[in-house]
Amino acid sequence: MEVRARAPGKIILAGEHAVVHGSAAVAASIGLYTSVLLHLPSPEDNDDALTLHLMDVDLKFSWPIGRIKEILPHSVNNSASSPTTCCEETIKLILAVLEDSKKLESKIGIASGVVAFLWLYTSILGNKAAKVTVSSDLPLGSGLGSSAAFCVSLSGALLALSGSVEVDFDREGWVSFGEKEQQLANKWAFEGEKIIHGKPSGIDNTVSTFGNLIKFKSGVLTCIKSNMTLKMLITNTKVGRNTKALVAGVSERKKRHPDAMTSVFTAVDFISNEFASIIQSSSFSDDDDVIKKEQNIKELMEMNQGLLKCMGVSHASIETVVQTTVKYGLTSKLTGAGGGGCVITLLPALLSSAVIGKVIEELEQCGFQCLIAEIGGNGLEFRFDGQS
Ligand SMILES: Nc1ncnc2c1ncn2[C@@H]1O[C@H](COP(=O)(O)OP(=O)(O)OP(=O)(O)O)[C@@H](O)[C@H]1O
Ligand SMILES: C[C@@](O)(CCO)CC(=O)[O-]
Ligand SMILES: [Mg+2]
Repeated sequence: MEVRARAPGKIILAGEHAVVHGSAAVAASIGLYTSVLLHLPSPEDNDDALTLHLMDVDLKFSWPIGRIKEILPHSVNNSASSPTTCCEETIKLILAVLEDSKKLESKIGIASGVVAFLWLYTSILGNKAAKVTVSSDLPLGSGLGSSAAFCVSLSGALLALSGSVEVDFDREGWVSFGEKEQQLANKWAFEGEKIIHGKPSGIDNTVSTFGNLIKFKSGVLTCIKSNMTLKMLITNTKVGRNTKALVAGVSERKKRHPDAMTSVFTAVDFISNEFASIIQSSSFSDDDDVIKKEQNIKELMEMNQGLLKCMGVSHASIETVVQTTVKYGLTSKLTGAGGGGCVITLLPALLSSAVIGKVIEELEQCGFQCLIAEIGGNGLEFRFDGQS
């Protein structure tokens, strides 16, 4: 039996980091996906191993099922319908097993992804033998939510074959889960994100599961219906960073300067709320109206970038993108955890393609990589028809 599941990456338009501390944030899914292919062998195959192939980092693992039962005894009595948190002790136990394999020495950031995989797999499917392959369109560890897309697509594939949610095996093409099943996949993905991020707000897994444009505050999701065509240029500075360390750094700064940082988070809350209300106001009387709204969005992005700098999560490479785009009258801000990674630039509706071409050329000359992604598409989907 086999299923393929996919979940999109995201950009955060306003509110990253502050959202971990209770402020509102606005995010949109993008048309770049992580896909998981889950194959459960039939009993006559006599397969007695769980294998994982991470194509993006060219790593393969294989664990005998007996070993899985030993390290993760909960896999014997797993319950797919009640998401549970992996405790520190278990994370350490799994990491010790991974160190045995010696494969992760040069790819240390990947270890937490493999721990999340083992936790989600054994909690949802128990100790069955299987072959799992993961591949992604997203750059890993760059602010586009690769960890969330990984956890969401994995949770979706595992739940689809767990027997504990309703799915129609005869449907062709990509299919979405029902709302109850989406909620369950989202909760499991959040447990995976906790292993990778330490203290996630839940915004990344939520937008990856449900897709579209969302506002998110203190775990509560509000869908944003927008008629505004938001076009963003995404620039990957290719400077590597780690979300867990950046999120922890902001919390440390908050401990040192609680009042100042609380004021910064409050300012971001206002920015995100204003951002959401601008994009969800439905009617545009004329071009001037669009220009006025874009002008307001630009200002909000500029203020948000300034506050992210106050939080200590900007980077010289991010500032270079901001300075380069400002020469063309364009506004940019970091997206995701910062510290390098990706930057978004608002491309106004009336901006000529010649100017867009010039900006991209200049950014690419700095060694960055640019892409224009579709904003606000579908969330988690799966298919049984063997197509990719
Ligand atoms: N396709 C994948 N294959 C293997 N591991 C992955 C994959 N995608 C994500 N991961 C895991 O997620 C980690 C990257 O997550 P991280 O949160 O640091 O960055 P991000 O999610 O891309 O950015 P942000 O959280 O800022 O949006 C990787 O080091 C790895 O552990
Ligand atoms: C930095 C952060 O706000 C967004 C990462 O995409 C972390 C989180 O919300 O979990
Ligand atoms: Mg992440």
